[in-house]
Amino acid sequence: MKVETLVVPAATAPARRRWGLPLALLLIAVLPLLLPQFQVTLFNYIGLSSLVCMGLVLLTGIGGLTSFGQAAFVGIAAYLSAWLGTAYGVSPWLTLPLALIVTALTAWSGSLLTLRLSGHYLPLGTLAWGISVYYLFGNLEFLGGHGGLSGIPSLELFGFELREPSSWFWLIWSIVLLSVLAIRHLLDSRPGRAIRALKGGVVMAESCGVDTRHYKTAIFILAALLAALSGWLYAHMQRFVNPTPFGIHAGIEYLFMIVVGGAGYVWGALLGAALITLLKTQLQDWLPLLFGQSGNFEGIVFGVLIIVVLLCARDGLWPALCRWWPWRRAAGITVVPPAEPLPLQPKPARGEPLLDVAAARKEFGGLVAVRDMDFRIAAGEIVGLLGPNGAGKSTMFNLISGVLDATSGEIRFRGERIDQLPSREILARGIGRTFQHVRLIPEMSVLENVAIGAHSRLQVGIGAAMLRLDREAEARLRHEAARQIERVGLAEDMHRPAGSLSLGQQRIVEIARALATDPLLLLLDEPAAGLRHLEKQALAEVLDRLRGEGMSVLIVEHDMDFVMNLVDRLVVMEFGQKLAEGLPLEIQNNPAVLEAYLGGVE
Ligand SMILES: Nc1ncnc2c1ncn2[C@@H]1O[C@H](COP(=O)(O)OP(=O)(O)OP(=O)(O)O)[C@@H](O)[C@H]1O
Repeated sequence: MKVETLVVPAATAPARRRWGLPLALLLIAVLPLLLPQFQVTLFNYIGLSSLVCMGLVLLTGIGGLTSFGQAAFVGIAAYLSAWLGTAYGVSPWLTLPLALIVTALTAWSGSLLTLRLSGHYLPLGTLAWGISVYYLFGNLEFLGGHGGLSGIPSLELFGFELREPSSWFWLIWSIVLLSVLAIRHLLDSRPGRAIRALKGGVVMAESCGVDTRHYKTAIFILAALLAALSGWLYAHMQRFVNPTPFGIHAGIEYLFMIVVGGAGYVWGALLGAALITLLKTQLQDWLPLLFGQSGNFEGIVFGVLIIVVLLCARDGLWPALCRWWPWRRAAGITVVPPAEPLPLQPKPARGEPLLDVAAARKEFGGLVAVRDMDFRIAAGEIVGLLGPNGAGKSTMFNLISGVLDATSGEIRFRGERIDQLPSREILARGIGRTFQHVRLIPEMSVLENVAIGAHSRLQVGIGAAMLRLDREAEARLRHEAARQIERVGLAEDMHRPAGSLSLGQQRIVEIARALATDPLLLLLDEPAAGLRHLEKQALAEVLDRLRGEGMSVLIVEHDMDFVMNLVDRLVVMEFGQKLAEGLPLEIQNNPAVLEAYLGGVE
């Protein structure tokens, strides 16, 4: 296909961000000069919480891994730096790398245990971690027990000791700004898309070539490092540490901040940290006056507030704010510029044997979902896999794509056994797939969703993405995604959130994503379900064109007209086993198939 510049109308204007950075720098420079000291101090605490919350946004809001234990990482760095500074006189600038290394190692070893947990068990695991670290701080003699450590040295920067809240403000908020930039850069990159894909589930992400374990561990460590940075700053700004700010209460409060601000948004972390810190300070002053006695009444208000936010703005206040912010409404043009094409797999000659399924069997306990299935697919062929509901078609797909391991039998691709390989390895050999139930990330654009498919075709590290050293690779990935979107006829919708498309269009986006993996064989699970008549025709044309280009397709579909007019051959399953195989006309007239699949209706 010709590589050309794709110009597509977009809902947002790229120019909107130009004033953001200078404005942020200006605010950081002048705010401490304009505000009274106690407010500057308040902003410093907001900055410290923002760092922790940004990590939590990455981990929980974007990566989908809920953690109650972030305060413990803040505490580890704060205590380590405090202890080394007070007991051995080690410079804070030396304790900083030490604190980061120790926290990263702790997070890494913690991730080995906690990331094995799924569902509700992961948050419970982090809760247990947060509680135990809190009691550890309180019970270790050399850390001062519950009394804590005092006399921690302050920071010196360019020969000046940071004493004034304003000097801390400049340091803290410069670090916050750099972290915001780094995380936003990360999210707008190959590894960032992989992190965002984690929310779509392990099966989808791995089927696109994403090493989910690697990225889960990476965000666990990154979130811990941001918490550690906050802890180190806290210890030297406060010059005193005790276990209270690092307990489970604080862990819950950080989660609370991102839920209120917007758990899926970097700016939501800052908004949530600011709102909760400011509200807490005000409530601590006013509520005891109102109730006529002292106590932690703000907890009650926070409880009510979170219920209201969950009811009225489930995604948090940041996206709600963005909806009526004027620059969001600006229209613009987004260009996907031409870039060097991504490397392609060597293509097999038409008719060359591609997939060979021999006596494949899958048992779920006593149920045999696939019973000794045999069939073959050659390069350039479209084969339909038919069968009544529950016949075992999706299970067969899952065996070929490595989502499930076969109980027995062999599946070979281009002569190589693949039945015990993980899905990522199978994808790398040239088998791409779509899902019966669409698995896209609804809030990501069509372009970004499709670019996830190209993940394994180029390497870009997390560090390079944060430092924006990946622009050339990113342009190539985006251009490839745009090319595949054009190929399936959705160029007009490239920059729309995938979730705003009709179900039929979302199925087509899944096909574009599978094409972006550079497959030799496409497994399509009910691609025409939910499509209107004209959309089905367009899909049939796309698949026919792909066959013309030498692509092989295995398709599960219940729409008989669609299948019969498209496929070269059909394999029919019933109760997990092969009932018939042949040309569409032969299958249409096969009495056993009519009996089983159509209930004997002619
Ligand atoms: N993970 C699983 N655990 C236990 N049983 C399963 C599992 N997956 C599928 N099955 C069972 O295996 C059988 C085949 O299911 P499968 O989804 O493969 O059928 P299908 O032909 O794709 O059906 P449909 O057309 O309704 O999607 C069904 O009886 C189903 O309940």
